[in-house]
Amino acid sequence: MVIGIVSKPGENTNEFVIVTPDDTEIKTGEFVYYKGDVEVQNDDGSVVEQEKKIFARVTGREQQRGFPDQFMADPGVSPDAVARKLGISTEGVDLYNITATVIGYYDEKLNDFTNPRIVPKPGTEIRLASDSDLEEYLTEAVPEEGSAFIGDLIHRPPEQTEIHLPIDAFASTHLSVLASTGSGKSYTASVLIEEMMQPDSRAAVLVLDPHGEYGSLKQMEEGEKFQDGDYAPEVQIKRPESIQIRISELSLGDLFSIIDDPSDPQEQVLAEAWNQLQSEEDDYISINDLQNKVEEVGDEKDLESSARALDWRIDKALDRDLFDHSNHLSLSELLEPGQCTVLQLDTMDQRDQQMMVSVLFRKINQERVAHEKGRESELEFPVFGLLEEGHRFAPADGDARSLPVLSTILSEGRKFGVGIGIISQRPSKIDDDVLSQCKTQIIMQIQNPLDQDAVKKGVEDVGEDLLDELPGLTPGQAIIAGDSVNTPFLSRIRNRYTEHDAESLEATKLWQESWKEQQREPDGMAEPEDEEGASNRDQPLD
Ligand SMILES: Nc1ncnc2c1ncn2[C@@H]1O[C@H](COP(=O)(O)OP(=O)(O)OP(=O)(O)O)[C@@H](O)[C@H]1O
Repeated sequence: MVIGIVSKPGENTNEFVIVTPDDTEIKTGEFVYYKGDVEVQNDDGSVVEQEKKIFARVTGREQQRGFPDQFMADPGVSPDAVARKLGISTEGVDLYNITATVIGYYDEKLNDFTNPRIVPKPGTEIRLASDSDLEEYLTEAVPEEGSAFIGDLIHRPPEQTEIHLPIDAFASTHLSVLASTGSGKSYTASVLIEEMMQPDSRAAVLVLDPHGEYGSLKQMEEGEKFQDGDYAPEVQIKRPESIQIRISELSLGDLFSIIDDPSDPQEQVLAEAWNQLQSEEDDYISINDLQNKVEEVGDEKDLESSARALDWRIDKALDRDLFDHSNHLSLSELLEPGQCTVLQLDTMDQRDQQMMVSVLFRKINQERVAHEKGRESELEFPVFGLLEEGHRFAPADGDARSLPVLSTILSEGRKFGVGIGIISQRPSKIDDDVLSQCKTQIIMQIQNPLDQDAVKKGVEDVGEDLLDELPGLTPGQAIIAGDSVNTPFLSRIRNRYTEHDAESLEATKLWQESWKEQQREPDGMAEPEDEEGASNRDQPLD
């Protein structure tokens, strides 16, 4: 279907302007195409001209001609009615200028768009891109082959298109889901996990869940979509009480950060004691072992009083349930292909959460590096870790134990099969490098100007036209950009197969219920009329 004719080149090199009488089909973000001859290289090296569909994205729209202002002076009378009264034909009155930016033709060999670097000539016919072309070309994913079905295109009718993302791409080059609170971050992340746990991917996923929002993923174990022969995903939900760290799993840096503000001599004693204990190659270090070693080193170095003060700090920092000696975070228990483990950290102090992430991801990274270098390893398969409240673990001010290890993984994890997904409602509070290393971005509604700026800075390739949409997106609508897609686009995230755990509290309902409950208690026994009175308030008054 021809939707308009090219009238002239646009202001920027890649832009052109279309004149169209009808703008109903063509929304900003929509994809159109024209046919043009481009030079392509054959397998034998010869170059031939071929006609290709050259795609472009609609980036702006303005009315060029419409009814005169006088026709709209009276809100009670439509401009059409005024025109009829005056005997003027309304046919073709509305005319729009639509700006489009060339993306290019789809190159089957590259599996990507190639920009021909010329804009179409005035008079060229512009058509709406077909659903099937967009499904095929916008991402590299092949449905059913390790791909994540995430939803459809916003500017097409619901469920008319099916958009798939390649799991291999976002799980290896990292992902961010960024949006204001309540815009659908955890919903979208859960959709991705649902896709990763289906039989054609059977991923090993670890979710760090500081708000306890991912518990309903357990339903995947029974869900029809997730079963295939012997396969059904396993979902382990772990509460803080069952998550422990062995002291031997800490690094010296971890120890410094949990031991409350040690003095320089105390740091010196601790470092020496820790190094000596490490060289003894004992997997198991108790608080007593550490304290004894600290005393020994204090004696050797004439720093007895520092050692004594340090002993007290060690007790305070480590003598807690989090550091259990009998139990520890065994990677083989947490991570298996076909298993999604959710660590619910909601009752855990933020510093401890950061410590947990530091210890866990350091270990995961070490094991994966060992595997890739041919050494014995607990992790012989790639791993994907999803971090809710990502700004807590990789903050811009650098004040988190977990930041160094996450930075390392984000810059090198691709080589070693450790993928990270960062979810955050405060992109401006995330470390810049961490944000820019997440090569697939799912960006949902963002109102805060600081966060919008952080997204603009941290996310390459997303045009201003799409970023301008950010404040107006509704829950579940997202811009998808980066390595997993061939060009950024606007998508509607599909409905979850499992229930969503993180619905907002219905305060008025809970107040009512709680009030009624209190009335029923013995010393405030409710009279039957009270209940009726409450329900009568909902009845219309005669
Ligand atoms: N794709 C979607 N389809 C249908 N409903 C959605 C979708 N995405 C989000 N919602 C609805 O929007 C609301 C907010 O979603 P969600 O809990 O994921 O937000 P959030 O950004 O994670 O919020 P918070 O920062 O508070 O955790 C929920 O009620 C959810 O049901």
